Amino acid sequence: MATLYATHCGSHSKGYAYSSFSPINGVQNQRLAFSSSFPWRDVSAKANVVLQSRRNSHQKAVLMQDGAVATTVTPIKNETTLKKSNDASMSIPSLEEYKDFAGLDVNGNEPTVSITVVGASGDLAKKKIFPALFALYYEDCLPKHFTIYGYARSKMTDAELRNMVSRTLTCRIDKRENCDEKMEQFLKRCFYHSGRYDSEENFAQLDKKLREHEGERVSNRLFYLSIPPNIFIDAVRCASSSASSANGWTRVIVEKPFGRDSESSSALTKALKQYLEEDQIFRIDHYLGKELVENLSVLRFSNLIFEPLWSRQYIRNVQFIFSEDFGTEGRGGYFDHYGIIRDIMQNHLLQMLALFAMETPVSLDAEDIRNEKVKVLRSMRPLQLEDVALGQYKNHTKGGVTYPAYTDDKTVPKDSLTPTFAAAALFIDNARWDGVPFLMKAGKALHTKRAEIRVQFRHVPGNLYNRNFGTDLDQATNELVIRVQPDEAIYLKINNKVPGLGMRLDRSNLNLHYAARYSKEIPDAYERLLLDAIEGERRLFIRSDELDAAWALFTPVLKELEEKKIVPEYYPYGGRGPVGAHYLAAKYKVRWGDLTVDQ
Ligand SMILES: NC(=O)C1=CN([C@@H]2O[C@H](COP(=O)(O)OP(=O)(O)OC[C@H]3O[C@@H](n4cnc5c(N)ncnc54)[C@H](OP(=O)(O)O)[C@@H]3O)[C@@H](O)[C@H]2O)C=CC1
Ligand SMILES: O=C1O[C@H](COP(=O)(O)O)[C@@H](O)[C@H](O)[C@H]1O
Repeated sequence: MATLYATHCGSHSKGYAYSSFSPINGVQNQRLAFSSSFPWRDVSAKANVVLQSRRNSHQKAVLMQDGAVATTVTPIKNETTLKKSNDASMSIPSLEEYKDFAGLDVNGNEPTVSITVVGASGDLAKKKIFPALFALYYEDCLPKHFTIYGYARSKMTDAELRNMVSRTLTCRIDKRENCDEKMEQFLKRCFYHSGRYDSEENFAQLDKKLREHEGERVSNRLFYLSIPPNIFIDAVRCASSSASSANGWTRVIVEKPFGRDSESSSALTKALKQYLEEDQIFRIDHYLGKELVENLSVLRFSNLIFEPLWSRQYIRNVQFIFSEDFGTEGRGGYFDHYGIIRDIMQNHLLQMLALFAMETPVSLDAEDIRNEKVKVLRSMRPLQLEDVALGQYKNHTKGGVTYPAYTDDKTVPKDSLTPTFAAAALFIDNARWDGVPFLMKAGKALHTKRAEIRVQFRHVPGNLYNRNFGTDLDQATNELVIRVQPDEAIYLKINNKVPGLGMRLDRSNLNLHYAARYSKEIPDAYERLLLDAIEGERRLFIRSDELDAAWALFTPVLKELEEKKIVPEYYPYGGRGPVGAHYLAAKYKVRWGDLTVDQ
């Protein structure tokens, strides 16, 4: 068996070539370009090959024989089954079937992808979306034929858009080579169209421009709704009626918030489905694109040492912690309508919880994973008012600088009761997690910026070393910390003996510190998610039943909080948040793990 090296997004990956097939006639060393629906972009084929995507091990295999390119639709789970399916003489579909699979037109031409950033003049587009698209371009991850369009009401020329975008582009620290040149090439493929979000006519003008770029090729279209939620439906209606692809796929990435409770979320889904099929809707939760959140399943399901411990038998509690060291600066108008529970807990923290607590999925296929997430969410008890602690930041002066109160924001009503901090205790009523508190804590304007998952294990039974631990046995329990950001790390707190002749115990960390272990910069979450949407990979996007299950947990308490006008506890800007969070944790015999200094 020979080994074939192929490029995928600029990095070298390994494929497999089987000597049991005869060499490809006439295509020695030919570069074969795959469609955007297949993660391998460019393959130098030297023999008949079966390829397995390294990125998604369940991706379909591609087989090339006698100059024709064929594909098998047999999902490949791992190398072993790959070999087996090869041995068992794989059925080789026709070239027509391959073209269909790869999205090629009758002449075998590759499709184009047009990416329209709706709301291109806005904060998210500038801060995240254009930079992520550039990073994908730099890494050779965008399809060969692509065009990017900015769309918004603001009047701008193509040159002005390029100028605006260029100010936000940077190359990764480890990717500086030809950076300016790459930026220039990228910007040449960015264009702008000014239009209203509720104008079919304006979207039809966009369609005309897109068609000019797409030419005769199959055109796939991705719309990224980077606009406030009240105009989602108008934009989807107009995009779908006037700017959908005529011969390829049309997909829409929808940004959060997906409603503000069960009813409004269902109404949004219903309205979106008037114009789109569920498989065209990509509801984005950017936390699912974060490296360590992606790694959660790998950690759990590929290491024998963790999965057996992953239950009420060994885990005392699990904590999901989000804190920012700045307030709602500039986004107060949006935030006041939602509050921290909707902004962070119902989506980002709950998504991490679902991945953490779900049962083993049947496979890594999107639907199998999302099925498990839905199941665990539906096994959860709706959050109770007595299991919530709320806070709102007030102004604070430190070192001669005065930091504003939440209500100092001009777009926030002076008497706003919107929480900028919340702590919550949730429970999963299934056999695995019965009785284990899943605590969440999220806050703005706190003393630090971080997001992490903390798993506190039970006490060691028996008392062999108890007297060496001192009086606080909780301090001696193992804790697994998954630091999602910043400075990504996974570390396990263990007890060990202090070296020497005595018997003194110490706490140390078994530490996977990403910056020390890997020299490569970690891609931004939006890069992964945009690439997935282009490739039609839905695993990291939220399905509508998942969303329903998530809202069902929070809607009753959100209603009660608003009806009863619960006043949040005030905490100083830059502080550690309200003391109520500690009372809540203490009620379940939990101590917040982030209070200890680990690193
Ligand atoms: N910013 C962030 O960090 C994050 C944002 N999001 C979500 O992403 C989406 C976009 O966010 P963001 O970029 O901050 O939003 P912005 O408020 O910056 O709005 C984006 C663009 O939409 C247009 N717009 C704004 N308000 C209105 C309005 N009332 N009616 C019509 N058009 C309007 C403006 O463009 P023009 O006037 O040119 O038409 C604006 O540039 C939102 O759904 C947000 O919740 C999610 C996570 C983080
Ligand atoms: O969705 C949101 O996320 C950001 C935090 O994202 P991060 O990737 O910087 O951690 C938060 O500031 C914002 O309020 C919220 O809407």
